[in-house]
Order: sequence, then C-alpha cells, then structure tokens
Amino acid sequence: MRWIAARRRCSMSGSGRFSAGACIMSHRPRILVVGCGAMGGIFAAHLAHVAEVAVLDTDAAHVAAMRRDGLRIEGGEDRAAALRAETGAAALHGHVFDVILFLVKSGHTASALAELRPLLGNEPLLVTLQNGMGNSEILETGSHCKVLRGVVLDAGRYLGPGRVEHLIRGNTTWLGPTRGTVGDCAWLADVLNAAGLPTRTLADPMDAVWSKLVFNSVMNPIGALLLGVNAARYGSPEICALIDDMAAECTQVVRALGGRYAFDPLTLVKETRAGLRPVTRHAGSMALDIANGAATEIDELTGYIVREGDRLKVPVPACRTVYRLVKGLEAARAWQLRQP
Ligand SMILES: NC(=O)C1=CN([C@@H]2O[C@H](COP(=O)(O)OP(=O)(O)OC[C@H]3O[C@@H](n4cnc5c(N)ncnc54)[C@H](OP(=O)(O)O)[C@@H]3O)[C@@H](O)[C@H]2O)C=CC1
Ligand SMILES: CC(C)(CO)C(=O)C(=O)O
Repeated sequence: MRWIAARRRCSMSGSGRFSAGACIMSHRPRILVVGCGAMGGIFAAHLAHVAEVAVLDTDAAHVAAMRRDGLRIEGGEDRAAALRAETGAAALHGHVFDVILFLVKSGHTASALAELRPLLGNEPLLVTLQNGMGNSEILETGSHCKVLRGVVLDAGRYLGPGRVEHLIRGNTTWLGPTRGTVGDCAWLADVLNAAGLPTRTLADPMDAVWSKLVFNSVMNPIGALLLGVNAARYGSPEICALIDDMAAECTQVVRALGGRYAFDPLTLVKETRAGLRPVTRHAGSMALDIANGAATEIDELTGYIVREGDRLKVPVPACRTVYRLVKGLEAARAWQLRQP
C-alpha cells in the first residue's frame, strides 16, 4: 500500500523512474498486457521502453516468436521490443504487477480475469482500453482492484507470429477511473505519454466511452459488411446515409441513458469525408475479425445499442438491421472456413 500511496504523488522522470520532489520510485512500473494482438502488441512494444513489460497471450506461435525474436511493430515507425511472453498466467505466479492492461477481445475478458486471480493480491490497477460495453464491469465485479477504463483511437492488425502493424498512429488515448480516482490514472498517463502514446485523463471516462461506442457501433459493422474495404465506407452515398442514420439512432439511445459525448462520435468520419484526413487501409477491427474467422464484438457494440434501444423504447431500425446482418456474416464466414 505504501507504494500505491507514493505513486499517486509521483510523475515520470527522464531516468524512467517516477519522481516528484524527494520521492523516487525504486523500480520501473511493472505492467502486464493481457492479449498481445494488434492493440496489445502496440501498447506492449511502446511501454517496454519505459516499463518492465510482460505479455500474456493464448496464441502459442505468437508467444514463441516473441520469446525468440522479440515483438516487432511495423508500419512506418518500426520498433522492436524484448519482453517476457507467456501463454498462461500460471507461469507468472509470484510476480507482482502494478498495472494489468486488458486488450483481449471483449468476449475473452471474463476468462482472462479468472485466470489472473492469483496475481491480484497486491491490487494492481486493472485497465481496459477495449472497445464495447461490459469489460470494466467484469473487472469490477471480478476483483477488489481499482479499475480504469479508456478508449484508444489508434489502430493496428496482427500480421503473424511476433509481428503487428501499427496502422493508425498518434491519436489521443482517453483514460479515467470507474473505480478509483483520477489521481489513480495520472501516473499511468505519464507512463503512456513517456512511451509515445499520447494520453489524456478524465475524471469520468464515460463521456469518451459513449463517443467511441457510437463510432464503433456504426463504423465497425459497416466496415465488416463492406469486406474490409475502407474506401467503400466513404465512396457510396447509400452507405454514408446509412452511417448517418445509425449514428442518429445511437445518439438517441445514449441521450436516453443520460450519456454525453467527450467528442463528436463521427469526427473522424466527417474529417475523412471532407478530405481533411486520408482514407486509411483500416476499416475497423471487426472487418479483421471476420477475415480471420474470429468472433466479433458486435454484441458489445451495435447489439448493446439495439438492446438498450428496445429497453428504453428508442427506435433503432437501422442499427437492428446492421446488427442482424453482421450476425449472419459471422455465421457465413464460419461456414466458409469449415469447407474443405
Ligand atoms: N485492432 C484495432 O485497430 C483496435 C482494436 N481495439 C480493441 O482492442 C481490443 C483488442 O483488439 P485487437 O488487438 O484487435 O485483438 P487481436 O485479436 O488482434 O488480439 C487479441 C489477442 O488476445 C489473445 N487472447 C484471446 N484470449 C486470450 C486470453 N484469455 N488471455 C490472453 N490472450 C488472449 C488472442 O489470441 P487468439 O488470436 O489465439 O485468440 C489475440 O492474440 C478489442 O476490444 C478491440 O475492439 C480498439 C481500437 C483499435
Ligand atoms: C477507432 C478504430 C477504428 C481504430 O482506431 C477502432 O476502434 C477499431 O478498429 O475497432
């Protein structure tokens, strides 16, 4: 507990230690990244320059490659990181972490936390930067730890064992407490900023979460349905109209829930339509899930909007249709991959 009290007062020094006045930390922050795919890989590789980083990932080939050759981030500003990689939490028993950062898909959060229970004795900060609703609630109900929730606007994709591509870089990550205080995030924001991942803290992360939820609930399923071709999300007037209809429905649901926006959910879309941003190669992580034959986060995104819309009697016809289409797309892709 003494360390926890100290770290609240401390900020990052050039030496890689936390300092404020006379307070110097005796160690670099110890961070465990759970799920070292696209986003986990980007965060782990950056953080490894300013912290002791270990990663936990169930993909055995990926872990073997990281152990052998380190983790490589590609896509312009290439970097490599040597870090400890494990396929199971049992190998980490006895280790103490200050932060456990969850970047598995939402459907894996509960099982990942259950496996990590023996590592929670020193009450590390549990942090989720995942998309979708329900993750911070799982971390809160499944532990006594402080929980931070944030949204990340960078993008990446898993290229193969030991390799991740950083597709969109430099956007601000927003971070705030759902159990704890903003002081509990300030030092971690310092660490992330020092690692080259621009981060802002919020006393209440929900305003940013609502903005990002709406962006993802609209743009991710559309990107998946359009075969991962981002240009198609911008080149068709029918799709632009569908995006606007869905965003309007989502906004009614968020308002009915009493939510507010930290930023306009369609900011990136509007800037791209206006030619202020390039049309990137990234059509959202859901398109990558469909391509990989992996389960999507549709139930934690658009499905959440549909369920809450129904509960609150807010009409959501466009979101419901897109939700149903993605459920069908998931099934079709699974069927396709089962064919010889
Ligand atoms: N990709 C992106 O651009 C963005 C993603 N996000 C969000 O970030 C989160 C992570 O997404 P993303 O990085 O794309 O996902 P990835 O699928 O690329 O990476 C997830 C990794 O977690 C592994 N994994 C699965 N279950 C467990 C477990 N129980 N314990 C440890 N590791 C596990 C997976 O292995 P395996 O493949 O074998 O299952 C995989 O390597 C999601 O919520 C996503 O919405 C947010 C912004 C952008
Ligand atoms: C915002 C975006 C598109 C990545 O920046 C994302 O959240 C995703 O790909 O799921």
